[in-house]
Amino acid sequence: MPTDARRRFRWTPGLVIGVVLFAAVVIIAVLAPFFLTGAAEEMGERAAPASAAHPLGTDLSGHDMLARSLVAARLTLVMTAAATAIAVVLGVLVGTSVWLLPARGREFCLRIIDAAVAFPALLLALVVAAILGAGSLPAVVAIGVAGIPNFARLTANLAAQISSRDYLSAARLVGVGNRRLITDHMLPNMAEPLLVLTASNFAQSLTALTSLSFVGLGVQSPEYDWGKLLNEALPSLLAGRPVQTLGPALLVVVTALAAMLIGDGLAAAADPRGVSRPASLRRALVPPAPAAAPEAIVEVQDLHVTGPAGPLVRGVSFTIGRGEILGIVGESGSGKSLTAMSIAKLLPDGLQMDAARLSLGELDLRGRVDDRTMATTVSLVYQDPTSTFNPALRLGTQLTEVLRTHFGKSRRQARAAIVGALRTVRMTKPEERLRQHPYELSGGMRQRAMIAAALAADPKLIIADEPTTALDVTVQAGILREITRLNRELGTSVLFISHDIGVVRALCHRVVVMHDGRIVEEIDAELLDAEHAGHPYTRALLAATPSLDEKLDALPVLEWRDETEAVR
Ligand SMILES: Nc1ncnc2c1ncn2[C@@H]1O[C@H](COP(=O)(O)OP(=O)(O)OP(=O)(O)O)[C@@H](O)[C@H]1O
Repeated sequence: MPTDARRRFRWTPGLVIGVVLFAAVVIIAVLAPFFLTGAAEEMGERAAPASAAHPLGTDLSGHDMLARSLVAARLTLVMTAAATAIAVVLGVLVGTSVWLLPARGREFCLRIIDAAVAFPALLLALVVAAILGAGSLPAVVAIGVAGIPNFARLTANLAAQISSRDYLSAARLVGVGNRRLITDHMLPNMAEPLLVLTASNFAQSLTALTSLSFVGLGVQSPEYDWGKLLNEALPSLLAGRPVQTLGPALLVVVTALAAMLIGDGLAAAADPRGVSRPASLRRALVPPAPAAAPEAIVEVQDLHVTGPAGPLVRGVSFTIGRGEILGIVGESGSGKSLTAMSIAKLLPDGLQMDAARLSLGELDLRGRVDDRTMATTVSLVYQDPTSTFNPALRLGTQLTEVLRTHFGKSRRQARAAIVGALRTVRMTKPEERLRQHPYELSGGMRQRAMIAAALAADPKLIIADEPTTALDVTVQAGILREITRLNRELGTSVLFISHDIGVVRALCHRVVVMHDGRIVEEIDAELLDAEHAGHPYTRALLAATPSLDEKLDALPVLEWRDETEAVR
């Protein structure tokens, strides 16, 4: 169900405690080496018990354990942060690179990553440390490398999820390159889960580094971290003087706990509060458009789309005339979107397309068409105004993408053009909108923004896939009227997909009816009624559509209502 994700950051008690504890440890790490190094290096009575002068006693060499524990915070945290950074950076790089591979290579790499995740991290670290030798740098590298598979798997999984979102398809259609797809569109939307994993990886790296130093494979004398201090305090512990171990042990526990609390808190903090939109009243308020132009701009002949489980679109043929609005109706799963996505060259991975002819103007869509040509020829308006836009980017950045990428416009020129397009779709305060994030706009406004972006490229064809399904009836009417106006004034051809036979009848010139991957009927929109429909499936669809007998033209024309639509 489409939702408006309005994000609130919630400071849970756990998160507050985690941040406070972590901040305290960081302050210790920063300040202690300045003020306590002298005390930590000074040698007094060996293995002394707790006293006023040495609250945690002294080690076997006579060093004050409290001072040493506090001074060791810096090296421990720096090493842990470095190991975590290695895991995050390389893990994200591996994960995104895997996503860029062709389907088979991706599957293969994902299996390897899965196997690496299943391998115990500390064991992996021990193997790496044994190869690289003992020392702080090898320990950091070992623990960092051991953390890579987790980040790689999360990134690859998130990339796969995000890549199926409409805004990624839209960005691909406008020809945004892989590097920018990843940096601008994917990573910002992965930030939250990656942060959560980073926090828990920090805790794991801390305990793993401590373990390596404890067993003598990590930090070597004269340096010391908490693991090394625990190692040195072991004889005291075995001799029944546990107080010497208290400092490093408590600091490891507190720091790991703080990191885990921060991780948990971050996971709970961003609360995407879904604001459901009422289901649309499926009824068009748009007067019928003028007669179709005869010359075909889109020709589809014997189009087949096949998935892993078998055929999904089975021999579909139709044309779209220049300046024509062609509707495709049919129940869910009948192949409407796959047919449209074949024309946009945006079929999902794993599906094969084959056609005797698939052309858009001069372009043969069965072969390679360069991104720029596609971006300037076809625009898409999607169903779900929530997933149409990348939630992490301001509208201005997204709406100007195609103009900057393919029309060579400067940022300023692109913004001016988009402001014009937003005015065309009657968006109030267009300059202000460009500075807003998608969640600050209502569904109707987002949908109009999407249409504005479609317009700005002045395409030959607009593919509108259920563009109004998620909107309430007044907004729906406005959007439909906008599409009609564009079609009339600019002669833009439109492929309009809908479940809603009533909307299609009111908006389109001609309609194809799809069922189970096939076209069962092609009919003039004005003849789309029980009396004229030839196919029993069309008649069944008509019978299932309420309010067809209403005179659509007679319904009141509702004005745009930007102010009331705006999300407050
Ligand atoms: N990536 C995919 N892999 C495998 N099968 C798919 C894929 N995408 C769609 N399908 C299947 O292809 C068939 C047609 O899907 P399509 O999205 O074109 O239907 P639709 O008529 O547009 O439906 P809706 O109105 O619900 O969007 C469905 O059975 C669907 O499950």
